[in-house]
Amino acid sequence: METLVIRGGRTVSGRVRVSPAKNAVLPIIAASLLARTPSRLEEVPALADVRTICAVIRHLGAQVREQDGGLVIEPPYELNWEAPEDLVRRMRASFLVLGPLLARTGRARISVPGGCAIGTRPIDLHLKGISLLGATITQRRGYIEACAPRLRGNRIYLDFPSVGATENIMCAAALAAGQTVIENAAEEPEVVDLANFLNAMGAQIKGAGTRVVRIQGVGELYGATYSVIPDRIEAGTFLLTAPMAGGQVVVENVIADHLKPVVAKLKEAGVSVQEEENSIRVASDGQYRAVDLKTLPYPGFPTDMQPQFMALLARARGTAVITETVFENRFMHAAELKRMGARITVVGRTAIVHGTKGLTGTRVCATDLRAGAALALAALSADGETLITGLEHIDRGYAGFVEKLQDLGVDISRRG
Ligand SMILES: CC(=O)N[C@H]1[C@@H](OP(=O)(O)OP(=O)(O)OC[C@H]2O[C@@H](n3ccc(=O)[nH]c3=O)[C@H](O)[C@@H]2O)O[C@H](CO)[C@@H](O)[C@@H]1O
Ligand SMILES: C=C(OP(=O)(O)O)C(=O)O
Repeated sequence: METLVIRGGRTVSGRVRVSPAKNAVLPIIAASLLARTPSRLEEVPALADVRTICAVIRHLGAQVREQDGGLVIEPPYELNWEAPEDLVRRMRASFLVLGPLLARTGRARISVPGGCAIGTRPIDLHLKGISLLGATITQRRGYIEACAPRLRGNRIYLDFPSVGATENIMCAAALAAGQTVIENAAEEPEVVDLANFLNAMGAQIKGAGTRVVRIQGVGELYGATYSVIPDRIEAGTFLLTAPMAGGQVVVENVIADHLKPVVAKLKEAGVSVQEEENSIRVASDGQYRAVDLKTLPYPGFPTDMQPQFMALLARARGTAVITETVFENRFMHAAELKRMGARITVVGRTAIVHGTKGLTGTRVCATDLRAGAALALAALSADGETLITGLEHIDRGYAGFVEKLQDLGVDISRRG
């Protein structure tokens, strides 16, 4: 079994460059199917999830080739309209081909994406939006079948500002007849990046990044050349290395605006954080105080940073209360952190974290992507060696994780 081995106790120093955002590049690759002409993404992170979405669109008939660190995607004139179960179950973001497929071919058959460690993750809001655009939806033997000879714009109110539902609806509406208005839309930067890519393809989308997104459908979209935004969650993860291990780190290729809630919490904890041009400098002697936090849709504190902050708070001065409001089961990492000596009590959607200085290395398992990042961060400050399994989760979302940490001076290697 492949294992990440981290020997704690070293301080960190140096610079680390953040890769393009996983959660932006995945919907953008799916959206490239909306055109009949090729798109080019300037830089694409080397992630398992990117390989999976590429396998999905290849299955649908697209040609995908790597070029100078980026990707060229050539959608076929006629798309297949069926996305296979093995790929969709591997990664929830595969479901984002629903909107593009339906808009291009008038039909789609996609496996229901699996639930995962962090919650049941239903798709009702995706389906509600797509059916309001005129699609007939049936669910049979684990597959969603959608059919709409011509999509028509409509007003769609989302009960919750779901990132994926907003993205799927935006893609479907881009080629629908007339105007679509999504109310209570997700405001995440990755939604804005997708809208910018779609607009570069010829779409007419306004308001992305606010709660109301207006999409005026157009007759055709054309491939575009695009540069994806940097990954704010990867950036946030590396910002935490300095307080965890002690030291000074410059995280490069960041959009500081996207990291406001994370930076605000670090400052509140007493960590020194300075924004520079396209980078953020963080310095710490490893001493900081506990802060409470509550995850919320953007611009609130990101759920994808909650596990890493739990690791941070496990060794803070004082007691912190973490409230997870986005996913109903996103505290799996607490049990693993406790194996390292963390003092955490979970009650429903709340975790109470009593800071301790005495984290110790042991054998732990990454139950999901950010749980893996949290355990690696905890290992930086732990006494002795930490052995982390479940690396397939980390590989989904961190490009060059081991090499980047090694460059900061962390004693880390991958074995087995
Ligand atoms: C590939 C990608 O971009 N993944 C991100 C995306 O996931 P994803 O797009 O799946 O997250 P959503 O914003 O849709 O989910 C938020 C909440 O809404 C619920 N929900 C969602 C859809 C639906 O049809 N019905 C429903 O009830 C979910 O179960 C969850 O409790 O946003 C999440 C919230 O910021 C992030 O943690 C993920 O990293
Ligand atoms: C939950 C995440 O991703 P996904 O939605 O792809 O599972 C994440 O990036 O932390």
